[in-house]
Amino acid sequence: MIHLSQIHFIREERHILNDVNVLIESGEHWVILGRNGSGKTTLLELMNGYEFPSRGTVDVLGNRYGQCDVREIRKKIGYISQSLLEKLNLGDPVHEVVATGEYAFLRFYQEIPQEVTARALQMLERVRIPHLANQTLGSLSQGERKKVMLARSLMMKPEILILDEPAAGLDLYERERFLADVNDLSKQDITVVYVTHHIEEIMPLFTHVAIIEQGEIIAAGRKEEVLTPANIHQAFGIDIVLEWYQGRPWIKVIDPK
Ligand SMILES: Nc1ncnc2c1ncn2[C@@H]1O[C@H](COP(=O)(O)OP(=O)(O)OP(=O)(O)O)[C@@H](O)[C@H]1O
Repeated sequence: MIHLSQIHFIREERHILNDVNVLIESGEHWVILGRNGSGKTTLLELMNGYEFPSRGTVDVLGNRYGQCDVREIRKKIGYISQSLLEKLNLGDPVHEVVATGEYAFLRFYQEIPQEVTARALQMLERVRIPHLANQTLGSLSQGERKKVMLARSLMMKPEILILDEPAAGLDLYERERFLADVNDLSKQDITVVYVTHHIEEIMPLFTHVAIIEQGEIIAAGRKEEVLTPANIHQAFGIDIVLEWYQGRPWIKVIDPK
């Protein structure tokens, strides 16, 4: 599905990614975990073809970037990020915001076909907020807005869904409600790639984790093998105890004293 091979990404003489290799196969769901500034968003931008590597190759859905029309590939990739949320219009009704996902428009300037509105309502049901369809985006809580983005990204039936820190800024209640919807994506034929700093967001859906530290992948593979105290110490510089509970990893920090 996604293959990043021997990627180097150099900007202004800084080596932002250094020999990164990631292979994401069909049927897998990956979390990319790492500290602020470790290179996570840059990796996602390469997968979307918004950035190109200084060296190395990016293959997505069987196409090599640089030798294909990236815009065509992007139609098969859903991308949820804070910068997209900021581009949406807060005054638009929620059902319309979701419907625009069908065409990857930011806004409708003509009448929305009835069947597209019907599908938008279905997507809102899927993320459990059909009752908010007629409210404006701006009247929703942060968590509800994230759910709208998720519903919107599902409109175009993506083969890959990329989420960049989607739970940032959500309180415990909103985060858990949002993560439940992400976890439900296991029922669909979508490959999910999820970037976060927070280990407890690794829902049962996710099969694999890549840990990135200062532009290098320090561990990648099945989540049970990668999420070790030693790897987390290497990435975050903190000693922890990790416990699995109901399919999710939870950490306790060990006081260094
Ligand atoms: N085009 C660019 N030019 C110069 N520096 C860049 C460029 N893109 C990214 N960087 C730098 O590369 C580093 C990695 O950035 P990136 O946004 O990928 O990190 P991140 O892991 O997503 O961080 P965060 O968790 O804080 O969002 C940062 O120090 C950033 O300033």
